[in-house]
Amino acid sequence: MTAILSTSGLGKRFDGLRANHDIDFALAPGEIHALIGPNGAGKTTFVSMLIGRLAPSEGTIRFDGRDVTRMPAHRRVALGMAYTFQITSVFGRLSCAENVALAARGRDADVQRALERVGLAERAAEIAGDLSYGHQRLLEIAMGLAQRPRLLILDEPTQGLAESEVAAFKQLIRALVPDTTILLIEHNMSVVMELADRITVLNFGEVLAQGTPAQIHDNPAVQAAYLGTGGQDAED
Ligand SMILES: Nc1ncnc2c1ncn2[C@@H]1O[C@H](COP(=O)(O)OP(=O)(O)OP(=O)(O)O)[C@@H](O)[C@H]1O
Repeated sequence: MTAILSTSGLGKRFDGLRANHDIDFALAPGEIHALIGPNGAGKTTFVSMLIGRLAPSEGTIRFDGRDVTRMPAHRRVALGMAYTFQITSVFGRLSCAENVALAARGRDADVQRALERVGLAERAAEIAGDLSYGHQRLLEIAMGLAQRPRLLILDEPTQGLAESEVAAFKQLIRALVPDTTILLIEHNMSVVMELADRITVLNFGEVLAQGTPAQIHDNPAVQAAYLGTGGQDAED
């Protein structure tokens, strides 16, 4: 397998704290890979390094065969990485189509196609701020898709969604692969277990386990890690 994205010995220190340590990670093209871990495990730190928001203290990141460790975020986007934020980032006073057009940088065909893929084509002219929270999250994904990413990184995409919206989200993600590779940072375990081909578990900034949903589900170290922090994440 030639990974679309990989890290080797990746680490980040904040003063004395090792937020990430010696992370070896590989994402296969076309897979849905979930990144999970208890609160404070280092998921956001890891993804921030992948997308170029945070400089690693050590290690390397490769994307599509290139070393991107020191590459600025906008150049990674140009290479095909897209990231959607944990907190909704749409422009509330613009229409849905205008929001997606900003991300598509003038490619009108991509705007329409992205809105269609997330099921918002009929709301193209609606003001984004008037949409329900769930629809705003979908709009955000459309903004990511309009960049024609090869890798889409989704940060807590189902947070705040209603049950029916979560079901629609799962369908949407399944329809995106294998053209787009998905890295999913997600607390909702049923979403992770249903969608992911493989899962990486972080704990105290290190890789605790990697495997299929069944392997992760049955892994005693993973169970202990979640129970150690109250267990609520594992039960979601
Ligand atoms: N800018 C920073 N300065 C200092 N410490 C930080 C900084 N960012 C994160 N940390 C620390 O690094 C550790 C990992 O945090 P991180 O946010 O990456 O975890 P997480 O797995 O994303 O958590 P959550 O699930 O709660 O979002 C935590 O102990 C956190 O307090």
